[in-house]
Amino acid sequence: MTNTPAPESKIIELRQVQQRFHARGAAGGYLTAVDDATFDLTSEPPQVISLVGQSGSGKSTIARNILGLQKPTAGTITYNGQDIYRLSRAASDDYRRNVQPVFQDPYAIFNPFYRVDRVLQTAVKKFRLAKTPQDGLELIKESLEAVRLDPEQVLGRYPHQLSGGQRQRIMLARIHMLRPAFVIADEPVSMLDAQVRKAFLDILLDFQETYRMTTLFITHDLSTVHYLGGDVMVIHRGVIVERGKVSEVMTRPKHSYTAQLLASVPIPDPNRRWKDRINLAEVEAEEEEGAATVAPDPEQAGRLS
Ligand SMILES: Nc1ncnc2c1ncn2[C@@H]1O[C@H](COP(=O)(O)OP(=O)(O)OP(=O)(O)O)[C@@H](O)[C@H]1O
Repeated sequence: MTNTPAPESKIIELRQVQQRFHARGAAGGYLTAVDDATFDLTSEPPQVISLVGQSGSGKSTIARNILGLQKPTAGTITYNGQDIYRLSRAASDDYRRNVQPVFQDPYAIFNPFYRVDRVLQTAVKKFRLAKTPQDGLELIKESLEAVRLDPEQVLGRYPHQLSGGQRQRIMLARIHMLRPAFVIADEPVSMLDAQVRKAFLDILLDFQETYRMTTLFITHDLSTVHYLGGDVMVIHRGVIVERGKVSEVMTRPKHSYTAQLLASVPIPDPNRRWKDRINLAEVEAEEEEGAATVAPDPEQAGRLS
């Protein structure tokens, strides 16, 4: 099943990834947050794949699995054919360099006691991006300018002195410096207003074109998916129920949950009130049996931590 990538291309493959958590009160004591997730992210050609679903559907769990922060309870995630949880030191360094996250709230990533420069300087040092401090500073400035930030305006400032959009763009400047093959963006624009959101998405699309970065973009917002284009995967209760081109999935959804999700998008017309809320009971009734919910599995107990 594992493809051998061409030397310049990199591939992340998820095969039947499952993530269970202990859940008090749930039947059997387990909650299946992700079930049977199987998909690839390839660096050649670079792609943007959105993962869309409502709150609690398992999106962030998949991101954490891919970033190596949460080992799945079953299934495999491989990078260039090697299990990411059993990489050699050199392969692990390569993975950490080439798979970079952008999270929803960059404020949580910045240490409030340090100037924002530190996030960038640390990346320069950790990944040995420059030979001298002066070269490092030049690189930082160049990357800030690439994400349309004025170095004079942001360097030397503390996180609370910047707007949310500026903080997110500093994280993009970090990505610009590292030029990873993959970006795992978990709701990176959900706290930004429409204009700043568009600027952020445009930068990501530029990165795809200019630096050939592949992005897994996690969101609950269909308008963002529509703007990004590319492919989309729809996740519902831990199961990827549909995948395809954004243009296809959004006009001809195959799964009833996708149709419900599309019907729930607010219509910008005061005369047509938004009343089509997602009716979960209806969706559940239409689902095939066996969708990911809560299931007991005592054998998994020893593998959960
Ligand atoms: N460490 C954990 N322990 C127990 N349950 C967890 C843990 N992490 C996530 N869950 C549960 O797994 C399910 C999926 O959570 P996840 O954060 O992946 O959803 P999400 O789609 O990213 O939601 P949101 O859009 O609100 O961030 C939820 O029911 C959540 O409560």
